[in-house]
Amino acid sequence: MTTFSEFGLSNNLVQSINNMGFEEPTPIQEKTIPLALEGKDLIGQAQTGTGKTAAFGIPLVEKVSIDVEQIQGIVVTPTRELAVQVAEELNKIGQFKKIRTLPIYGGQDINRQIKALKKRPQIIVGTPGRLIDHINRKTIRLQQVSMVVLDEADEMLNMGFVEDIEAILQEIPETRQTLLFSATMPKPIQALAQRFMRDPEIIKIKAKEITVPSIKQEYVEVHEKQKFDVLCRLLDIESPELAIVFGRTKRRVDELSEALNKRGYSAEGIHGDLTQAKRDSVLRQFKDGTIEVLVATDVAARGLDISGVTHVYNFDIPQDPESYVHRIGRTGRAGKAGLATTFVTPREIEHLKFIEHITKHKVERRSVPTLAEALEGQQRITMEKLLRVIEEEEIHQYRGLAEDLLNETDSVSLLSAALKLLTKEPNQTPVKLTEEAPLRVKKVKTETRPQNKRGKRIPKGNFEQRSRNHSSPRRKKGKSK
Ligand SMILES: Nc1ncnc2c1ncn2[C@@H]1O[C@H](COP(=O)(O)OP(=O)(O)OP(=O)(O)O)[C@@H](O)[C@H]1O
Ligand SMILES: [Mg+2]
Repeated sequence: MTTFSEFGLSNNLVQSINNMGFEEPTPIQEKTIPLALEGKDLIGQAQTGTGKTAAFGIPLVEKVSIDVEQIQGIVVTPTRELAVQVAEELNKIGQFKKIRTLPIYGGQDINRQIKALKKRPQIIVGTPGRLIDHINRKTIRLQQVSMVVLDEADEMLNMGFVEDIEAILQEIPETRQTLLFSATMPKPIQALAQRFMRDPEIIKIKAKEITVPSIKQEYVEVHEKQKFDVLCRLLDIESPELAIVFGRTKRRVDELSEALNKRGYSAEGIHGDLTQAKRDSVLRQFKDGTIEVLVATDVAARGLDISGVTHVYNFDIPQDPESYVHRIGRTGRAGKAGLATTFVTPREIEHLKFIEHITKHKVERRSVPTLAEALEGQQRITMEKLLRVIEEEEIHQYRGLAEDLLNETDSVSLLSAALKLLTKEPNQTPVKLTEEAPLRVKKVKTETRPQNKRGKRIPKGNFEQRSRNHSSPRRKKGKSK
């Protein structure tokens, strides 16, 4: 077993790693940190929630010099929220070395960013569009950058982002070190990546399956029209600490969060059409538990590390296996347990089989929960709350009242009434949801594969080497989800 101090890191880094509560490196950290410190280019693939951020963050912070007041390291992420999160982690790693990391992303006032850039951060973490904006305005100079990281690299090199990445890399000296990380690394994307790298080392953590064993994976076969009632029942039965519900489209997310609120759940939506201020506040409230259910498009599928997410529901089955892996990976992180439930309409069963085939993991079927089970779930919660109050709270001021009431009514009726009052009974308020068409497994012919803006053929979104019998429907990648 390796310890962090065996990497030969400077004391102030070891100190901050201790401060972060990391006792020993995770497997991906153990393998990649020494190679990255040596200056190697790397492609690092390891399951969701296994510490890839620190795997690149530690060598990055170690290598930048506090005496050089120029940007020396740059991390590119596909979403704004991830840029903020990664920058926070780098700031923690660099806290004693006093390395400054700045997130730079779209939707935030550019003048504010320009002002912050004047404070000379050594590392920036940004989304592609805004980075290019700053390059064009000459408000960032990347000539001193010696290390580049593409987090969620397969997403960054996928259609929609690859040209932006090329444009950013053109600004950075060729002598740079390039690191790519993701939980999924389709072979064609890996091949594409080699173009941007020098003799990269490919570090793949040997895992039987691409998904983490700490995530229990289930599916429920359900008709489109029943999906919402089933979701509410599952929420009642499972009573997640925090849950993420993934929907296919922005409209779906809006409708779902409104419908959940109507039925008495505290839910908010997040997607690419909301203002950044709204996105920030929704995420903040979710992290502090003010909101229990986050309804999201794939904008929240990658990288986000939110503690307390015990459940993920794929209200709509994801379009491709990669999306499935990343979505369910928002739970079961750093060894914690999680439950992921995917809603599959009868016509989508084939698509689920395809996901199972690619991820090499069988998703267990669970039966459609009944209304009675939902009520039982809520009653159990009430009972637990009640017993906790007896143990933990001062209740003697209520004893007199209780005795008076018991003189009038029998104890079972009295307690039943109290339990009813305290229980959130399954709510059947009618809600309106626009139906989604089922997702079908389509054969994708090579000739009809989509092209990017410059007319170059995009590599097929293969996960590994995909079977010839299956091919997934292509997702038209856009920059906002
Ligand atoms: N060595 C360690 N010991 C304990 N906890 C760690 C260690 N390294 C990272 N963590 C914690 O594990 C969690 C997951 O880490 P991280 O977000 O880097 O995962 P990831 O591999 O990037 O996942 P994803 O593929 O979803 O982006 C974080 O809360 C992080 O603080
Ligand atoms: Mg990550």
